[in-house]
Amino acid sequence: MLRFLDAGESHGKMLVAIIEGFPSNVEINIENINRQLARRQRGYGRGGRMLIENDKIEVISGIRGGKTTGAPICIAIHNKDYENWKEIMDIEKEYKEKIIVPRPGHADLNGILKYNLDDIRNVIERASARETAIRVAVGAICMELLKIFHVKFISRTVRIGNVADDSIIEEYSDEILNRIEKSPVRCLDKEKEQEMINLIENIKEAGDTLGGAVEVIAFNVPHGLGSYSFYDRRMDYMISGAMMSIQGVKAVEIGDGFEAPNILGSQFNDKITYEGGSFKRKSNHLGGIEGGITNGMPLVVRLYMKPIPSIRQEFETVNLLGEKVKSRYERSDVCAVPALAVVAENVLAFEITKEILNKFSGDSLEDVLNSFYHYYLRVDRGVDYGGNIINSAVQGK
Ligand SMILES: Cc1cc2nc3c(=O)[nH]c(=O)nc-3n(C[C@H](O)[C@H](O)[C@H](O)COP(=O)(O)O)c2cc1C
Ligand SMILES: C=C(O[C@@H]1CC(C(=O)O)=C[C@@H](OP(=O)(O)O)[C@H]1O)C(=O)O
Repeated sequence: MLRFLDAGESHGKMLVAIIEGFPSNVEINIENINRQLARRQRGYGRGGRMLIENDKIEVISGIRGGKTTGAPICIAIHNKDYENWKEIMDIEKEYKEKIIVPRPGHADLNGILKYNLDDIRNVIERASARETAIRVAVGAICMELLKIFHVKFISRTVRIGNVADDSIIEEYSDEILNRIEKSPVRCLDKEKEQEMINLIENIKEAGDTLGGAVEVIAFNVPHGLGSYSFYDRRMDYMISGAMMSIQGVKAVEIGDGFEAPNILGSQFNDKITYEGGSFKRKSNHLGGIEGGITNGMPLVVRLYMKPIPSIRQEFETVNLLGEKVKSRYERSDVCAVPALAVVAENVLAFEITKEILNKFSGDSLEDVLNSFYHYYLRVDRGVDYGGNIINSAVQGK
């Protein structure tokens, strides 16, 4: 069973993760991991912190000579900002200035009450979305395995505030991906991109913040991941839970889920055809999942993010003593929607990999591919894998 634990504070020394259950002999290109980390750091609307950090992965164990060994993979990302926070983050000496004005919308008040703390700093440090850096690194390692299965991702912004990009992506294309990667807000529609940038500028000027929505599509996801047998084996249960766990996400849509009430059954079903020896679908309203199981169509997931809770505009609030005070501002992003898209993509990569390794279980890549190969022969889903995967599977025999 693939799983990981992560730890680390936003302004502590580093973030770390230990991954268990990753098969041996998977080639890991560290540059690819660092590329994912850099993608997460970009995006119009980010605050001052992203100018300080230059996230890079450090491998502590489990990878040798460019390949996984089957041992636990331990990785770290050092926080450059720690240099500026050493005194505040000292593990022995208590810092004199405690934060006692909780921000609504963040974990501040809940954390203080639940853990019986007296300094909101202790809540901020772990509740912060800084944690998404290490989650992206874990997802990026998974992507190295997913590449062998030809799984490809597109993640993009579909909405910032009231500006929506209604364009539809049905098929994977390098050209579309490149356009999105070049966009400062990860938006496909050029006109909307400019509107989003203008909106972020205006809202930043006003001392306020924005939320939005992103879409992640995974193409070539193997058929048969997940199950209808138990509620917690359903792929949609796992995906939506993982997506909701990302800081600031308030809703998750799979396929055309939010539109479903407006569509008749005869139109919503993805009609089944049989062509060239394999089953195909005429549409993808279900976003690639039927009965909790991946059906071979692209996995389409949308996430809706609330506006960033830390706002520069001053407002009346109360402190931990219950006294009326002015709000306190914590350095912050104005909009993190483009970054969310990259986080969601890598979180989805982990969930897909976990289920690939559940279904096609094996301690080495060769064992996993052999298992996959036999399933693939039986359930031809009409996807052309090229010779590579079949060859690797056969060589692994
Ligand atoms: C990539 C990313 C960056 C974020 N940056 C900030 C930020 O700078 N300031 C802030 O207050 N919240 C930021 N957030 C959102 C908070 O982390 C989030 O609102 C908080 O954890 C509470 O949300 P929850 O109730 O969903 O856990 C960010 C979220 C993500 C995904
Ligand atoms: C550090 C990251 O995001 C942070 C998420 C975050 C929050 O409250 O969630 C608050 C900000 O932290 P800081 O106070 O250090 O500026 C963001 O920069 C990151 O994405 O790597």
